[in-house]
Amino acid sequence: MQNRLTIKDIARLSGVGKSTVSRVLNNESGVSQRTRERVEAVVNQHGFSPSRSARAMRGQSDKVVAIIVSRLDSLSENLAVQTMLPAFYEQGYDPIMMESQFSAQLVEEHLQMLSRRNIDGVVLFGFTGVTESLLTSWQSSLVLLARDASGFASVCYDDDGAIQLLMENLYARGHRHISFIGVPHSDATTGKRRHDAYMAFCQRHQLEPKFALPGLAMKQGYEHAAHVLAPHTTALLCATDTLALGASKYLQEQRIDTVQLASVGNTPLMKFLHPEIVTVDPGYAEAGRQAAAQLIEQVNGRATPRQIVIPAHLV
Ligand SMILES: O=P(O)(O)OC[C@H]1O[C@H](O[C@H]2O[C@H](CO)[C@@H](O)[C@H](O)[C@H]2O)[C@H](O)[C@@H](O)[C@@H]1O
Repeated sequence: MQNRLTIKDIARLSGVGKSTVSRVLNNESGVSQRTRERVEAVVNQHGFSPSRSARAMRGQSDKVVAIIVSRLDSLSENLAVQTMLPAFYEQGYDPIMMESQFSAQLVEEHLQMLSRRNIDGVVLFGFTGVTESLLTSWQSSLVLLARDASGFASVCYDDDGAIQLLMENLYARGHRHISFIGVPHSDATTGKRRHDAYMAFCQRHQLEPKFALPGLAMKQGYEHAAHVLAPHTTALLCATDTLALGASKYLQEQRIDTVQLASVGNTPLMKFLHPEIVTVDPGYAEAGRQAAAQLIEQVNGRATPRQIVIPAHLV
């Protein structure tokens, strides 16, 4: 029975218009509880698979995946999405984009909606708060990006290796007073892992650490640069390019040109504005390619979930 009914049939059987059915299926407002329940009862009774049939009616692809980014304005996530999209298109998948804003509740709502729409698979940019229990029913059709979770496929960055490469490079250039701007430890990867790697290097080489962990925003890099710079500081390592962009504005305003800037990112904006920066590429583009390939293999039953770590490299 599934997929033989159309939205028009559901509308007729429920005694409502097509647009009302569409609103119910998309979980939009403007429909009374009673009507919603009536339409849902008909949908359930006939095992109606809304998205697929709606797409088929429009003559579009029947293969759909979702990409849930944490922030639509993230430079790093966009670099991963840029390689993901062509990989999906090439295999006939229509990707839809959603945003979580680092909210576990929004992820849950998005996943519920995607489940109702019978989507093929999901790439989810993970973060602290996205737990295995939230993802239970998605084990075979989800790839986590930037975070791992037991039993799930994931593509992660080598946060520790990235910082180590930068510290080794700065140290080899003779820097012995290296400050750090990062992200709070509540963020397990960009925050804790990168900061821990900085601290471990300082300890191994008997360097005095000087750091601030304000957050991910550019403004925070700008505002905290002053707190971590001492008269003898010769290098400033930032956990992300975005923080480094903020810090560089501060250095420029203060006319400080004796501090070598370094950061994790290698984003085109950073390289254009500051070609002199020492940078590590965590492999955003490669992560996007691998996440898409893994998801396509998984949903077609040709691969089981596996955990991939992209090596970082100095640019
Ligand atoms: O400033 P951005 O270009 O957005 O880069 C900052 C970091 O973004 C990513 O980490 C953050 O989002 C992850 C989900 O994509 C999440 O798991 C992590 O906890 C967040 O810190 C990216 O993974 C990092 O490499 C970027 O440095």
